[in-house]
Amino acid sequence: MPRHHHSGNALQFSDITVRRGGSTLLDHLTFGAPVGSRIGLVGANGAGKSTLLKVAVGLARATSGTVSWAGSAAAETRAVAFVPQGKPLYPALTPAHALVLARSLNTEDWDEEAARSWMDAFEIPLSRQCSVLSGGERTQVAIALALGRGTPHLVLDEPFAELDPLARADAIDLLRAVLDSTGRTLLISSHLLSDIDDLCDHLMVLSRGRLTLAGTRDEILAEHPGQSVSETAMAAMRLHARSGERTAS
Ligand SMILES: Nc1ncnc2c1ncn2[C@@H]1O[C@H](COP(=O)(O)OP(=O)(O)OP(=O)(O)O)[C@@H](O)[C@H]1O
Repeated sequence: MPRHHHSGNALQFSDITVRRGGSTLLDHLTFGAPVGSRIGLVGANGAGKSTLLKVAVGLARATSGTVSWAGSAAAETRAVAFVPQGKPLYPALTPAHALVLARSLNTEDWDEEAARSWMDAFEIPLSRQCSVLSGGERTQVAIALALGRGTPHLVLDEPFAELDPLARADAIDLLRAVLDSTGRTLLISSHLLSDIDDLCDHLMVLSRGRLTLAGTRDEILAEHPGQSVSETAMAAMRLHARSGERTAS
């Protein structure tokens, strides 16, 4: 299962282990995919998805192992935009203020059009305080700001969790169009296997900190004849789960 791609043009996790307070959150995880891939990350609650995404963007430190984005270390690259699970926004700012602030912080490659067209598509009220926006509206602001950064890579932690079914379908279609036109790399976690199925060409399944399935969609389909990607992912999520043998060190 270990996969290594040429470091110059790949997202590469190499032997990542994360230990915190005596628990092993991620256990010797190795995975690689070419830049421009759309990688779906699934796993049960507590499997380690958010931990892996934070390590991927340099917000958390691995106990050992390395992450590289086209040859740059996660902590050093400015080439990755991240939407964390809680969609933190400054509550006193409006989306219009947030755009101004984001533009001033990302002077070099700020893409106003990308951010604005996403907000427009979902009719986000630009002059309402973020503190009173609905969960779905906050989601769209957070995604729009990440797209505005114009980075070659995008990391989204359960971005669609608060979206209604229509908004979710529209967001997936729009995100796919953005990826098609920009060739960005996408690393996305979701509890909805259908989201992953609709968007992604690579899959990673985590179960209790271990990678139990990984590869391209085509490889996974070929290796599990007669099963859908979702069925195969469910089976992989069950490996190690609730077996009482939680990895501890
Ligand atoms: N700093 C920490 N110290 C100890 N344990 C931690 C720490 N951070 C996370 N954990 C534990 O590590 C496990 C993985 O957490 P993580 O947030 O990565 O899971 P997840 O797959 O994103 O889950 P969910 O689907 O519920 O969002 C959880 O059991 C969590 O309680």
